[in-house]
Amino acid sequence: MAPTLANITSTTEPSKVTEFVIHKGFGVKGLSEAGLRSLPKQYIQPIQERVFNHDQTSSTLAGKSIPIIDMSKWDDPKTGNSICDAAEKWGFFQIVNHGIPIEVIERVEKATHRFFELPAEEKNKFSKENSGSNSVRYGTSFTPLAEKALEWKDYLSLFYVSDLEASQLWPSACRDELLEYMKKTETVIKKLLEVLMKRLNVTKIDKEKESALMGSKRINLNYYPICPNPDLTVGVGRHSDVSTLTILLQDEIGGLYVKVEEEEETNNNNNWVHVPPMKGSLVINIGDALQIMSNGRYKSVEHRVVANGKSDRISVPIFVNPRPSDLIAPFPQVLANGEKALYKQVLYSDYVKHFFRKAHDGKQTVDFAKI
Ligand SMILES: O=C(O)CCC(=O)C(=O)O
Ligand SMILES: [Fe+2]
Repeated sequence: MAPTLANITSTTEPSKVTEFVIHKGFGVKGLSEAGLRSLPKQYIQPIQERVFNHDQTSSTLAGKSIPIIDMSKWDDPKTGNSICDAAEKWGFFQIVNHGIPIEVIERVEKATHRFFELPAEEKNKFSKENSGSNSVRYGTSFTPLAEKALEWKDYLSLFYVSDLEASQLWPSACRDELLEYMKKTETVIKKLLEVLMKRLNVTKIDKEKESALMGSKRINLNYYPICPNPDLTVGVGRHSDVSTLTILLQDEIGGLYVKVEEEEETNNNNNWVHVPPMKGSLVINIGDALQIMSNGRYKSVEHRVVANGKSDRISVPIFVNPRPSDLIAPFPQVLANGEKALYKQVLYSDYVKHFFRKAHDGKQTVDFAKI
């Protein structure tokens, strides 16, 4: 019998679960709604990848948090310094008073729920196979064909080419709200990059640099439904983003953890801090492309998302990226004082392909560009 919402259970054989989740487009949301009492086998992560595994090599730090930066006086050198310090030390920070109206953010949250509430059949029209476009992809987990264990997440990923293309290809359930939000984030993205470039002695962002820093954008809608055994799996496994910058909107549920390197040597130098949700704030993180272009000065830091047994969660990252056809390398200004280049020149589309060819594996993607 074909797998349907009604006959999927914890003991349904793995190939049927795959058929239901991936090919029929029900996603893990469908599994969650089928009321499974326990997690299907293919979602069980190896013990070292689980967040709360009570293992000495992985724990969470209470009381430590990523910086919160008030953007209302963004051209004040103090604000600039906080941004650059956070990008060097943490690779992650939250911004408040960033100028994006709360109503715009709330409309994005509503639109995200509206998309995932659509029947599986409707959402599946946007799968890679069915959409007929590389710019639109509805899917589940990260890269299921390459993963030994799947992640408890569904997503819609939209590559922005133009408003015209978006109006033709993006789902109408969320298109207008996402385009409005992307427009509103432009100023803050430019301000952040401008400030970050100043510390690298890049005072003029010419056309070539503008392309390498923000030549393309991708917006993802992430949906993490209630999970029957949250301790055995993950929402998103350990990874760093391949972007220049990521602007992340999260709802009030929480569950994003960021890795911190302890300064002093301890037995346990593998620690994670929670990124607490704050209404109206946005989480900013440095991606691999900016780590490469800054020759390691700004850090793209590992992060991951837990699965949740009590609440559904959504998040909406905008990945600000180089153009796929850009060659990226440490900026000459960064190397001007004789600093040795840590990264070679890579074609950005090759870098991204490398990322998607393998399961999430922490910070290993950047080795692709290491000299
Ligand atoms: O859901 C989140 O909070 C983060 C998601 C994430 O890291 C990503 O989509 O790259
Ligand atoms: Fe990420």
